[in-house]
Amino acid sequence: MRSDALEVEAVVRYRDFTLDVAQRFPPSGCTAVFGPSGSGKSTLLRAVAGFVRPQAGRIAFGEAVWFEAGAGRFVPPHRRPVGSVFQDGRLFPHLSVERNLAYAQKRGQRREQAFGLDEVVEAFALGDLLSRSPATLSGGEGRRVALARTLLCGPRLLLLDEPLAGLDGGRKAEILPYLEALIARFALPVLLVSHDAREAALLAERTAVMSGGRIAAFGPTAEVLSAEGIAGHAGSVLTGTVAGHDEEAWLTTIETGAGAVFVPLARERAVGAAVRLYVDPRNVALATAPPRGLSIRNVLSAQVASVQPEPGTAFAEIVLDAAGDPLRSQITKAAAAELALDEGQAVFALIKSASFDD
Ligand SMILES: Nc1ncnc2c1ncn2[C@@H]1O[C@H](COP(=O)(O)OP(=O)(O)OP(=O)(O)O)[C@@H](O)[C@H]1O
Repeated sequence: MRSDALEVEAVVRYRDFTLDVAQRFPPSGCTAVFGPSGSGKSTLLRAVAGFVRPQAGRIAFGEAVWFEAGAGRFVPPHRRPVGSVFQDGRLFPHLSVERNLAYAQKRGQRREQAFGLDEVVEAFALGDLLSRSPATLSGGEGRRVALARTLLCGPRLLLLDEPLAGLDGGRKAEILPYLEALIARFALPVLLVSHDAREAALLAERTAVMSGGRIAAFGPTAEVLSAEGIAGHAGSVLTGTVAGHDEEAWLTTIETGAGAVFVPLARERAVGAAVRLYVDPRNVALATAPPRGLSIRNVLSAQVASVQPEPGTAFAEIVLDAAGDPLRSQITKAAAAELALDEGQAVFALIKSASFDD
């Protein structure tokens, strides 16, 4: 399958806002576009999709130039092989799920990279929903159909603008594995707008952090989200591999470089698959000796990278090096003083398994 890099150089000026980005997005994998409300995430995606025409710059996907200000070139949205799921992605209400999909597939067949209907129906577990009308679908089911429809249109680049917005925690958890599978199985480059550090951590290998219309940071998600000052108290991302599922204990074991971590059973993640875990710093406790007699079973070996007291609070943020992944812990200043934590010191990081759940 052919995949191409996306190169975006774009200036979009509104009355009170300017988007000004210059970034190359690699040809595969998911890039999270993360940042506060109004930072320009949707504007960036809309410029890539062609819904917004920048005042200056150049947007190219592989050999194809979609926009070039100097040359007066602008390829309209329907001529760009882009699949978008925006916050308000609607299905045709008068058509059944199956006919919604068939309609998309017909459009897709005109493109070189269409996916098969059976494959997509299976990937999104839509077999039992085909005869239903969109009005009867739950929020989560509707999102799955919308994602399936987007793939059937034969995109070579996917733009997902908050695909989980408006879903409650349970429904989000239900859709996340489908999004993960979509990213892995269909091997398309994806730009995913998200407000949610956890979502970005789980889905995206790379993250672009937007601030005031610019890309303030770009790089591996684990590094970018953990970097000082960018994601505030956003948690850390641990990388690991699924080592096994224990159906009886209802746990999945993830092997990280710093030790094993047990998370609530996640059968949909294949043994051997690379995964990222999101860890809230408030759920990471520290010990200077191997802990015993504890209910917490996730004990990682790590080293103290830095100790930063938070001004005006009782807390200190300890950044650890967990076999190369930065792991943040929030403990009280009093506890940090009592443990006499120092840079380079070996410690045990205790992570509540619940921190991997919603
Ligand atoms: N058509 C428009 N005309 C004028 N201003 C606009 C237009 N579209 C967006 N803006 C402004 O541009 C800024 C960036 O908007 P954008 O939707 O890209 O932000 P965002 O990061 O996606 O925000 P959110 O997370 O809230 O969706 C905002 O201040 C918005 O009000």
